[in-house]
Amino acid sequence: KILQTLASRLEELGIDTQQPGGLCCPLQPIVPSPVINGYRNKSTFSVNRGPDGNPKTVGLYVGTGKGQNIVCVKANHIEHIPLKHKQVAQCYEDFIRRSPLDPCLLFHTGGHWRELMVRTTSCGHTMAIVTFHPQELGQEALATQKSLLKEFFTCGPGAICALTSLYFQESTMTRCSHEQAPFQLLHGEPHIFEEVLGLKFRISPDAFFQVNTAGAEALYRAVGELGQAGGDTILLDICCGTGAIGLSLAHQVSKIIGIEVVEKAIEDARWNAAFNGISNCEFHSGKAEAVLPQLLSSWEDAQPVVAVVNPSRAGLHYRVVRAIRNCKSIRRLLYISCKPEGEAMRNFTELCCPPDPGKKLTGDPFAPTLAIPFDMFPHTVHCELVLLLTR
Ligand SMILES: C[S@@+](CC[C@H](N)C(=O)[O-])C[C@H]1O[C@@H](n2cnc3c(N)ncnc32)[C@H](O)[C@@H]1O
Repeated sequence: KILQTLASRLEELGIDTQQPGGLCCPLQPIVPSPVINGYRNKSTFSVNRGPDGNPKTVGLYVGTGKGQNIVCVKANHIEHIPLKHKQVAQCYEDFIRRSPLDPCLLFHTGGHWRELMVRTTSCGHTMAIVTFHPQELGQEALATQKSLLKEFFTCGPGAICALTSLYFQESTMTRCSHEQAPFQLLHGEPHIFEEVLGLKFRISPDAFFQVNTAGAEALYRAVGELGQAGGDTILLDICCGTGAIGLSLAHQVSKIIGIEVVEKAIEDARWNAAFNGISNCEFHSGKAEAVLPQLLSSWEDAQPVVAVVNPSRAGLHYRVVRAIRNCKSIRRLLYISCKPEGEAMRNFTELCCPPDPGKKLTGDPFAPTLAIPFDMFPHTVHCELVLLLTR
């Protein structure tokens, strides 16, 4: 449907893609995930009222806001969440049920205990991040809560989780970056480590990492093949997170340039490069819309460039699209999206439409060339789409 929508958008702009089934380009079969159950390496559990009315229930929301029937249910029946995550969630629930402090159900009605994030890796590491609304608590009272939480997970009943890292974030907003509300390490190691395609990756609490590690390996392998990037090519890894895509392809190209907005993820990417002995790379921290136009404005056209973009659901900023489109050296572009029906569709259209000087889209248009969906999220309807665009 996405490829059909793109075909009809392009047709409206006078570009006839003429593929069977009304698609904008050939579509390969879905690449299966090597792991189907318990594949998630990151789970986020909410705290709210359960079906029995207990407001200290740790789990996932079901119901709808419109139907006013949202409840928080334990995640024990969810097949894509590994047992370890469920164990940490259960322990956190036990902890907050013993705590005299209230849960924070709505920010303005008070309460403290908020969501729990659990991250695990194939080397057996487990990171737990507890979010806490400080409300009016002073430093001393906060310190007491942190020490009770630490004690519970290190020498109390929570010790069965054998956490590698326990983080605490005092946060008054829905989602806060490390810069807005620092992740405070209460116990253990500051990072956990994951292996992808033979490389070791360090992961900070707020750095993005694909939630299905085995699925990510299949994805990165395909990116390497589709990019057709040779030894003289520069690979631009836009929205690079901890650098996983670029670093896994560093051996086949002349240089990797990664751009990422989360500062800690860039620190991880630099560490990952150094640890794995990869020196043909540079990582820029900042918004791609600020970094990329500047980087490409002084670009020598001689060297071929393959661009890989893997933005969050919000898609790419218009300035990023414009910079890519107007850089003649970029002949191949791999757009990887977990939500291709949203903002990404707008990006596809801007990348493929006829030149439009009014919008400063002067470079030749890209053409959708091949689409491959990856079953990155088994047990859900979502999939990760790789769209190869060439010109
Ligand atoms: C889907 S993740 C991809 C990460 C990486 N490619 C990987 O495979 O691990 C999207 C990344 O884009 C980053 N991001 C979001 N908005 C951005 C922006 N405006 N500029 C640069 N990076 C951004 C996020 O922090 C996140 O790390």
